[in-house]
Amino acid sequence: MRLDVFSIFPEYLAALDLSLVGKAAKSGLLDVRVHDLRDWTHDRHRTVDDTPSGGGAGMVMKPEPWGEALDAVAPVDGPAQPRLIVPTPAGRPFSQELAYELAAEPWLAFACGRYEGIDARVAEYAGERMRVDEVSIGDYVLNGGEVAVLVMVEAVARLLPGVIGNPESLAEESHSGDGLLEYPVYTKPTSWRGHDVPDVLLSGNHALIAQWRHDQAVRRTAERRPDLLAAWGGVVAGKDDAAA
Ligand SMILES: N#Cc1c(-c2ccc3ccn(Cc4cccnc4)c3c2)n[nH]c1N
Repeated sequence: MRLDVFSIFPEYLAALDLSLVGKAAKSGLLDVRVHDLRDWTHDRHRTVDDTPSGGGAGMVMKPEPWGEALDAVAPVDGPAQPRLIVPTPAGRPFSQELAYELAAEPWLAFACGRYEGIDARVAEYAGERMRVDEVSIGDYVLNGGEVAVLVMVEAVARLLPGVIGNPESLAEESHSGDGLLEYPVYTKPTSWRGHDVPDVLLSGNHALIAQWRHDQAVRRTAERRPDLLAAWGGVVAGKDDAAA
């Protein structure tokens, strides 16, 4: 998978060189290219913003640098086009489902906006030749798209074959597709500062352990994300389990 990221703070994306994503890039599973949007400005101040049409507070990102950047990185007459992801508070919610969808794409491009956002014509223009998704990572307000891109790239990259050591672990994670939050996890020592690992996990009885983990997942989901439990609609082991 090729990933192109456009930002006026390219150094913000240095985190992509670290850990899981960095290893995937070094191993060739990912081809990560970060671009400074100001490389496509032509004035001495390298201007990327201007006042909002119609008035209002703040500044808006000018369309010209974005148009030139997209044309340079994904030429109109090129052999392929990326799927363009534009983080915005006004976007469709990012989800594990969307992460799986994006993980199947051969080429993703991410447009990191700043100020009050990117001139809307950029998405319109890009949409004439590539799929464009305006996406939000949550119902809170950030100052720009870079953090959202780091979130989305990590969520997508870890789904790529060969990126994480134990792909089986993906199936048991929160939001993994069974609709439940992940059960609590423990490791050694079995007793730590007066807190013990639940006995069932030391029993060696895999059926009991599986049932306990399922029950804990249902309990947690009922406590923390009742919205997911409703959607899950699964059979709760016992009528009081969810509340236990
Ligand atoms: N994804 C995502 C986001 C963003 C986000 C993403 C891109 C930009 C570009 C500029 N801002 C500042 C800004 C602030 C207020 C109104 N409009 C824009 C961004 C915020 N905020 N919250 C999210 N979940």
